[in-house]
Amino acid sequence: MLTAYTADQIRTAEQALMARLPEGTLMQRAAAGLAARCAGLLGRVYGSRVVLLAGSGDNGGDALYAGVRLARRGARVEAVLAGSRVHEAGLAALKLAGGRIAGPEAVDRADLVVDGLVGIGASGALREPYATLAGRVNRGPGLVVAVDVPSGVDASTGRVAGAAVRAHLTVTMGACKTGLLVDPGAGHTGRLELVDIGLGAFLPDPDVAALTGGDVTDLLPMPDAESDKYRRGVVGIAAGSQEYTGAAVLAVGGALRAGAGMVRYVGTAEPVAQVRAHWPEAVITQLDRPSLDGVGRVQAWVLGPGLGTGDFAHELAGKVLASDVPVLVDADALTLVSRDAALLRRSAPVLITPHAGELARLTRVPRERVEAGRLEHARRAAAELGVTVLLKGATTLVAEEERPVRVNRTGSSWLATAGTGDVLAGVAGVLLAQGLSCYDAGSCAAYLHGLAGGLAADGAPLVTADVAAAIPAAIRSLS
Ligand SMILES: NC(=O)C1=CN([C@@H]2O[C@H](COP(=O)(O)OP(=O)(O)OC[C@H]3O[C@@H](n4cnc5c(N)ncnc54)[C@H](O)[C@@H]3O)[C@@H](O)[C@H]2O)[C@@H](O)CC1
Ligand SMILES: [K+]
Repeated sequence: MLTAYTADQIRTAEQALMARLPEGTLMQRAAAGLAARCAGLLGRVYGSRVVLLAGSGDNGGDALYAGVRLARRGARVEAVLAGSRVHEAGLAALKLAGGRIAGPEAVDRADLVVDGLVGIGASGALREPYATLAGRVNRGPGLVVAVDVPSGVDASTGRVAGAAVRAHLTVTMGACKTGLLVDPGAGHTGRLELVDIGLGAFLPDPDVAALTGGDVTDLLPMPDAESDKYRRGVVGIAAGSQEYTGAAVLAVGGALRAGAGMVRYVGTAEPVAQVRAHWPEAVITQLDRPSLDGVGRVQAWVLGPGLGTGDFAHELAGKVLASDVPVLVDADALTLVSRDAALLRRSAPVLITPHAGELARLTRVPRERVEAGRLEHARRAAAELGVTVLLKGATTLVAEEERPVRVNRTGSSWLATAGTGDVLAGVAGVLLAQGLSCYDAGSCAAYLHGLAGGLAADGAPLVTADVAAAIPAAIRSLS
């Protein structure tokens, strides 16, 4: 599990650790780790041009001391002093090691830029001249290494309120920061490396966490000699309509590929014909009225992909949500519950799987505000609606009250294509039917779906059916 923390949590832990150590120890540990990562990125340190952007706080101090180590190994190190103050001891050490002070134009000729403008001490959008410098770095030719956090990214939330450095590599000190895992901050972070400065024992419960492949392996229910189709999970899927048949095919496909013991599909004539043609394995009930009579037992429902939003869909959604098993509410069903909040009043668990626009509609907040503050809005929706929220995006979030938000780090930008959400719903639905909580089912499904997307795309466009087809390969690759 990769765990991450807010700036306040990190600061408290650092103070506790710092009180036990001689002054300056932590900064030297940070600088040593940072310099080693910079050297690794450069390949050849001797003769390389390294530009340090030094802000007025300790983030600048880290950069200056890393510069000292690189200068000692023969790099030509220049420091751009961006703040009204500078870490004096760090600057003196740099000068002693042969480093020089330079103007902002040094950025334009750098092999490597070390962004030490601001770290966890930042507040609000970058002020000048930092904002202009950040833009210059992003346009410049050099590799960019962010110290602790890319400057301009809020370490605690991932918000980006103005200009922000886009790093190739972020070297973060002591523990990962929430803002490095959550968009839009995550998109500025590049590769992420952690320098151990001895903070571990002082850290509280994490703010957010990302599953690793090992975590997913531990959580996924695997079949054994005792397994039969009921133990492997029977998932009901209420999806598709005369207009949208593909969503039903994809959701059923996602569920079958994720290892459902049985998929019971319910829908009207058109989608039924399509599902039957694609998936002879599915057990199908054709509906001519919105009723679940005679459908048989399921352990969880997936409700909504392509379902439509008319009276028939509304009534069917009411029947599904009146059941006593977990329900995953997706797509058109999110529109239905945003119109009729009473649908969500039930005692069995609910996992909703909106993208930012759907969450905006559900919580009556402008979409731009959800996009800018994904973590906050996912958390708030979970608390206000009393459900588990899987907020889709480049980094998908799974929020549930009183738990660290799970951030998904697998995926591929090729996954941003129509229908991939239907597959995700099918996968998560099976995991719910197999007995995982909404929190675990949502985060494991997001992980597998992202992994499958990466395998299916392999650097080129994909069609959604490929993602479902790659789910078994994704599960196989975990072990
Ligand atoms: N405290 C510790 O024990 C350690 C701290 N370390 C480093 O120290 C950093 C934190 O240092 P500081 O607390 O000094 O804070 P920072 O260096 O992150 O930033 C504070 C400075 O930035 C200015 N500033 C804040 N917001 C700004 C904005 N929006 N635009 C422009 N300037 C702004 C402030 O006026 C202040 O001078 C960490 O991110 C990490 O890099 C590491 O050396 C590890 C140990
Ligand atoms: K920084």
